[in-house]
Order: sequence, then C-alpha cells, then structure tokens
Amino acid sequence: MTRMTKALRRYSAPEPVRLSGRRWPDNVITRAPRWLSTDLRDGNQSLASPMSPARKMAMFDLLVRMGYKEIEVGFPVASEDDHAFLRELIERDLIPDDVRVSVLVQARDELIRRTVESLEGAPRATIHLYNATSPLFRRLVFGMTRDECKDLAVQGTRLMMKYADKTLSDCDLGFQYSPELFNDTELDFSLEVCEAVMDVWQPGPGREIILNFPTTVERSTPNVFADQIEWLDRNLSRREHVCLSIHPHNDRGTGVASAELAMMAGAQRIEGCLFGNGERAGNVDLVTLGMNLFSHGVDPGVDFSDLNAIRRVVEECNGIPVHPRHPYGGDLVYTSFSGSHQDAIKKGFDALEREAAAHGAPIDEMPWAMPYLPVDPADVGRTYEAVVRINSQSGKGGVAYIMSTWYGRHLPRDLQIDFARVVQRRADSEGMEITPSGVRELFESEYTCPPGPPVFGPEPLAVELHVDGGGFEVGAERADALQALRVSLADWGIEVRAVHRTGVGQGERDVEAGVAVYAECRLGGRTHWGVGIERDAEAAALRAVQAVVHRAARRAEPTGRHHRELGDAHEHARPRRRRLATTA
Ligand SMILES: CC(=O)SCCNC(=O)CCNC(=O)[C@H](O)C(C)(C)COP(=O)(O)OP(=O)(O)OC[C@H]1O[C@@H](n2cnc3c(N)ncnc32)[C@H](O)[C@@H]1OP(=O)(O)O
Ligand SMILES: CC(C)C(=O)C(=O)O
Repeated sequence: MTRMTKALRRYSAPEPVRLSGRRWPDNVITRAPRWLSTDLRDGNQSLASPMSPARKMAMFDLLVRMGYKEIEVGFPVASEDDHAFLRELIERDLIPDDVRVSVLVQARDELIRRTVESLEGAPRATIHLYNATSPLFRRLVFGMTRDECKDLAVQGTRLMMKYADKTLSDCDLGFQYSPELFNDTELDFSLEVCEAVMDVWQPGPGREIILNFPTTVERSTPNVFADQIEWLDRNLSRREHVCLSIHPHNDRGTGVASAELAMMAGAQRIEGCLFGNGERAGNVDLVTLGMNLFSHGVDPGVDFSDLNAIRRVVEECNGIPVHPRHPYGGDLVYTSFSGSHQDAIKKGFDALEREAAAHGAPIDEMPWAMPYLPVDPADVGRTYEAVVRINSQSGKGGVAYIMSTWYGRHLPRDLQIDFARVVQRRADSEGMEITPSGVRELFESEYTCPPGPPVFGPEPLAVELHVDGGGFEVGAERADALQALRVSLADWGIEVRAVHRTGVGQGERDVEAGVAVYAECRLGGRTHWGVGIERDAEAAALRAVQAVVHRAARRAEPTGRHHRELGDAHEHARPRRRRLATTA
C-alpha cells in the first residue's frame, strides 16, 4: 500500500447540492460580468514580499488603463504600506471618476473604525466586510454557534455604518459583505447571514448591496458551485438590489470553470487577479476569464490588446513569473513545434490570406477559424513570429511557414519535403530548436550557391550560365528564356524537371524584392534542388541551376562512393552537343 493509498481514507467529497430543475446548464454567457480586481488585496496578501507602494501604484495604473472599474486596493489596517497607499490615492486624487476602490476588513470593532477612518476624503468607495461562516471555522477558529456567527456579521455591519455616518458623510459609500468559506457553509446558513446583514444595510433603489460568495478554498467540482449560486439566485430576497458576486479560488485548478458556470447560474460580478495570482493556487484568473469571453465574440469590457505589456507589469509587481503555458498570455501559447500542427496552421494562414483577398478585406477583419489557435495572436499584440518554431518534431509545413512568413520564400511542395529532411537531420543532430535565421542559413547553404562559377569535382566546372551571348538563345518572353535554358541544359545531361517562379519579399524579415526560381533537376542520377533569387526571372533561373550543380558537387564530395558519383555526375555534365558559355 503506498502512502497515498493509505491517505485516501482521510479525504471525502463535499456534499452535492440538492437542486431540482437546475437552469444554469442551459444558459449561455452573452455579456461580461462586473469585474473586481483584487490584485492589490488578495493577490498582494499572498506574496512573500508584498508590493511596495511603487509596485502598488504600477499595478493600480495598469488596472485603470485596462478598464477595471472596481479595484480592491488593500486591507488598510493590515500594514502601514496598505494604509499609506490608500491615503496617497485619496489625497493625490488619483482615483478616476469612473473607478470605485474598495477595502477589506474583518468584523472587529477596532479594525472597522480604523478602516472607515482610512477612507476619509474618498469621493466614493466600498467597504468590504467579512467573517468566516463554515462549520469548521465556527468551531475551530471562532468557537461560535451559528447565531453568534451571524451576529458577528450583523454587528460588523452596524459598526461600519455607525463609523461611516460620522466620518464618510461626503462619500458615495458602497457596502459589500462576504461569508468567507461560503462554499463550505450550509446554504441555508449563508442565506440566513446575508439576509440578516441586508436587514441592517437595507438595500433598495439606489442603495445596492454586494453579496460576495467565495470558494475560499476550492473543494468541489464547478457544477456544485454553480448549483450553490443558482440556489442563492432563487432564494435571496431583495434580489434586484443585490449584486450577486463571486470570488473563486483555484485550489483544484478549476477556478475559471467555477466562475463561468457560476455566471451561467446568476453571478453578476467576479473578483479575481490578473494571471491568477492569489492565495495558494491563486484567485480566479481575470485574464483567462476576459479572454474566454473575447474568444466567443463577447466584449469583456477590459483591454487585453497588449497582453505582453500587461504581463510584464504583473510579473514586476508580483515578483512571480507567468508560466509560459499560461492561457492567452504565456510565452508559448501561440507556438507550435509539432509538424502536423504547423502544417494545419500554415494551411490556415494561406486560406485566410486567400479569403481576405477574395473579399477585398484586410486579414484582421476576417472571421478567425484557425487550426490550433483559439484567438488571433495579433489581437492581443503578439506577432506571428513565434507561432511556428522548429525542432525535431517539426515537418515540412512548419519549415515552409518559416520560410514564407519570415523570409517571403514560397517553396514548392517538393522542395518543402526535401528541405524538411535537411532540417530534420540538423535538428536531430543538434537536439535543439533551430531559430528562423538558422533555418534560413541552412536553406541558403543547401540550395543557393556562392557567387562565381560553381565548383564541380576536382577541377572547377568551367561553366557560367549566361542569359545572353553564345550560350543559348533567349527569347523576348521569360517563358522562352526558361524554355531555352531547359533545352540547353539537356545538352549537358541536366534534366530540369520543374522550374517554379515566385516573387519574394513578403516575409516579415526579408524585404528583398525580386524573383525566386526554384529548379528541380536530375543530375548524376539524383534529384537536386537549387534556388536563385535575382532581379529577373532569367538571371534567377540561371542562378538556380548553377546552385543545383554546386549542390550536386557538394553532395558528391566527401566519400569514395560520392567521388564515384561525382565522376558520374561530371560525366553527365559534359556537354554532348554544345557548350553554353564558359569562363576561361
Ligand atoms: C480569505 C481571506 O483572504 S481573508 C483576508 C485575509 N487577509 C489578511 O489576513 C491580511 C491582513 N490581516 C492582518 O494584517 C491581520 O490579520 C489583522 C491586522 C487583520 C489582525 O491581526 P491580529 O489581530 O494581530 O491577529 P490575527 O489576524 O491573528 O487575528 C485573529 C483573530 O481575529 C479573528 N478573526 C479572524 N477573522 C475575522 C473576521 N473576519 N471577523 C472577526 N474576527 C475575525 C480570529 O477569530 C482571531 O480571534 P482571537 O484572537 O480571538 O482568536
Ligand atoms: C474575504 C474573502 C472574500 C476572501 O478573500 C476569500 O474568501 O477568499
């Protein structure tokens, strides 16, 4: 018996909710909830080194820039830093008119008094009061009965209102109450406490109450939380004056799912942190939630269009790196290494370009239907550069993608296959990723030839292929020239099987303009590819064939067997009827 098997009997699943005729499974999320960022409170309190005032300010600025309208800025009685930060926001008038800050406090007289005082001068703010309500906490932490526990919340609310009456008469004051450990609390008791709190606060027209239900430690599957929220949604009195808020944690890794199902069940507001910072496995991740909405065409009401910059600020403020696989924002989430994924992505981008051209519309206005990419990286400020990266798992699609997107080289299919083998050999031998510039260098060393006549065999092959003068006739049309080239090369035992001509210069990194000719030739009994890129098609074609000869020579060089091949190839290359043109 392993240690874990033995330990199994220590755990049990929480009770499911008995809810008949549940409605949430049929609901669809069609609009964004109200968001509250608790980066500066729950997020901050989970850090080994809580944020300095400067880091807090950077986080606050970011949240405001992104469009968050409700921001929990701290627990003012927790630390001098929290208090000072709140005072700075108020005294320097740094809270935009459409932003409401909130502060958290326990249901303890002295702490409530000081919290209310810390808000003095704020034009608008929300006080967030909490106490734990679950049976475990009632027994273990507070030693209280249900009634005493309810009374703690009721007294806390009364005290908050009493102090606020004195100190915050000019403040547009909001109130939020959270039964901490809601998900572990008997539903009827959560309701009883909330109703008692509402009896004190008296929500009504123009006087909302935010009732916030946390999965303080996530312990159930998300459907159970959704059932709990639907049950509240059905049973809370004064429902139209209640903002039903949730505060999911992520202990089981299902914080986002819990939040989404709870929205379907009636939650109107969500509290969380950017990139899921927060206690233990984090608060629910506001980036993923917002981007999930976006990916369904629902406006999240928050701007993620420069996700890299957002991530940098968050990493800096929290001192915690965002995982490379973090949904939407991680370094690797728009990147594919594996061949079949790359092939599908390349085909997807090719189709998108074709469809955009057919509609005469820019690509970024076309519907997004891309294999393996749930959203367009460009929509969150990412480039396509990292979409495909090359290692030993890659295939021809990926290699072709790099060559076309980065360098504007649109390789014919058979050359893609040929080059993918070359890349695969290199990736296998080096056992690591090959960068795009590495791919290009490999391509050039394989398929292009250095300037000057090609070296072929022990003696230089005295061939320089000229377009005009002596070698072969060049017609007025490019096609004629290529045809002439084809005929003439046949004289040399070089069979040009296919010549592909494309423009170059559409790559992200390569603005070289001109014509690329990809020549597939038979020489010495083997197929060789060569590439020429020149200003005009004829020159490029000649350069391509020259590259073929060069490559054939290189491939024939190293071994005895290859030397024999070289001899054969040399033989094959001797002119049978006429020379094209020779250098001295
Ligand atoms: C799930 C959450 O994230 S809740 C927010 C948690 N965040 C924080 O705790 C960070 C800020 N907290 C602090 O800085 C400190 O805890 C303070 C300043 C609030 C209080 O500090 P202290 O009074 O020194 O001590 P401490 O936190 O240990 O207090 C625990 C006491 O508060 C009581 N308590 C805890 N939570 C609450 C609450 N919500 N309402 C009323 N009493 C509470 C406990 O029962 C305990 O009482 P006891 O001393 O009679 O046993
Ligand atoms: C104070 C409450 C909302 C909380 O942070 C939690 O329960 O996680």
